[in-house]
Amino acid sequence: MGILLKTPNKLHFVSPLCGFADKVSALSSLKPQISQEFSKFGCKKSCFRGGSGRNGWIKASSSAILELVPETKKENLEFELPLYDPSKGLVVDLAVVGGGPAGLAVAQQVSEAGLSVCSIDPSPKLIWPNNYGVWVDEFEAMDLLDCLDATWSGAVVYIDDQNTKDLDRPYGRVNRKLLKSKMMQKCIVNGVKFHQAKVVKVIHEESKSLLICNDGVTIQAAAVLDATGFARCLVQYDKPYNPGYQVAYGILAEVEEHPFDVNKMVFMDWRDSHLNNNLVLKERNQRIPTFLYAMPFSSDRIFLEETSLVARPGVPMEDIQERMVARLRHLGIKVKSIEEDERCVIPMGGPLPVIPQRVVGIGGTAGMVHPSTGYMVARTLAAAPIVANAIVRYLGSEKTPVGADLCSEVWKDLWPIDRRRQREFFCFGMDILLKLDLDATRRFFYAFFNLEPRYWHGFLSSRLFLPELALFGLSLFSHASNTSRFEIMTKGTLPLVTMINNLLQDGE
Ligand SMILES: CC(C)=CCC/C(C)=C/C=C/C(C)=C/C=C/C(C)=C/C=C/C=C(C)/C=C/C=C(C)/C=C/C=C(\C)CCC=C(C)C
Repeated sequence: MGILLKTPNKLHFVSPLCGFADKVSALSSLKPQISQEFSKFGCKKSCFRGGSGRNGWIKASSSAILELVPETKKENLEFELPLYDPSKGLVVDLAVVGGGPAGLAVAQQVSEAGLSVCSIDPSPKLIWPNNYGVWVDEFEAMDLLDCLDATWSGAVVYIDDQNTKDLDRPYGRVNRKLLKSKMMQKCIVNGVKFHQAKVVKVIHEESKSLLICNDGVTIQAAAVLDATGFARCLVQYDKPYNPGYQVAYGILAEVEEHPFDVNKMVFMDWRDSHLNNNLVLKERNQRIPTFLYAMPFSSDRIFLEETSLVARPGVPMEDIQERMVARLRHLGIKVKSIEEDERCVIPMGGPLPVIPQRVVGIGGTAGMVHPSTGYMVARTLAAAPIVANAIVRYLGSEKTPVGADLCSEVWKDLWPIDRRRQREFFCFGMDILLKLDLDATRRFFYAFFNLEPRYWHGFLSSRLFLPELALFGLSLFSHASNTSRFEIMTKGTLPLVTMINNLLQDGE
């Protein structure tokens, strides 16, 4: 008997903040390789049209019965948007390409300082598609607590059937509708103009850039910000792109019941007893493990996401779904209906873009996905004021640098040496994770979550810089079992040498 997954064929190639499917399709003419990336995960091209509504039946596995029936939702915000008027031929101070949280946050903050901003996006009113989770303290620090629609006082990690770790750190789900509404409202009040289109080309002149849109309109701007997420529309890279991939399939479901405590979110469930009756799947999971990430909203409403933390190449989506179905069945979770489903592919690590360059980037396009975790929401929102302040400072100063000089200054503020070194360490971590099988992964996270909270909190929230990261590394090493130490040493030696080389090469 087969599993029939009735899905809206949504595949979100996510840079967790703003790598929306629409952005990807919008820019696929510039980046044909993106389409190829999708096929690597067993998805047809149509998968990434962002919930375009082709409600097809996909045969996903041959061993269980589960009918997941998500409704296709494409919800728009009810806003009257002030539109950019091309007939005036104005040169705006900043053009922001991409209307995800990163792009909107910068548009909002630059316009607050009185500069003129145009936000360009093919679907500016569309509510962002993914379920974003964050540590509550991260959102509290940015005064965004009101943009969480559910919170849990703590989280739990299931290492295996015998060992669990309670994490005493509140976690929350982002209310993406509210966050977007809030940002849009502020943008509108500050005078941001919107243009609904895709940017197909950018031409740089000495003091301004021309953005050519697919509707024939050209927008002129003193500075350009690429916030298109994974699509990496305008930002240039000069090194081979070979990231790891986080791949996840998630459903927001109404269920008969589930076994989880509604006061805790499930950060990682590495148990694999659900695969005992399927040795092929069990062996695949032993080599490249996946875990369950779950947000229980109530006793009968839950978000469940089967996730491959990082793999190269990425785990095929169908494989992830098959593992999820087996897990739900084993846990006795009977799905009554599905509100939403999401398919995420997040590139992690890989080289930074060319720094500096004429277009400024933020979010996925600027290498801001945490290479060891795949998280980016909080980090990018925290980086938005840095980018915005730099743009305002340089555009507003008397001796305003033009064009390339301006962008070079902004890039310097975005990726200062301590952030570049921090990222090198995170990539080193990712390189180790890529080599761990299920047992080694369990040993690794057993040690990781036994660290002092300041270490694991700081690592996950990008708050530790190189000297602290060295202490973090040593502490992890000392908390690890002998087997895990041996694994870190054998699998980490080459990545460690690569990291040291890169650190030495990257001067100020
Ligand atoms: C976007 C969307 C919507 C979705 C997505 C999907 C999902 C759900 C996801 C999730 C995810 C998660 C949960 C994640 C998590 C992660 C984690 C926890 C991670 C962690 C990691 C860690 C690491 C990497 C660590 C590292 C460490 C190291 C490297 C160390 C080393 C040491 C040594 C070698 C010794 C010596 C020393 C020195 C170097 C100084």
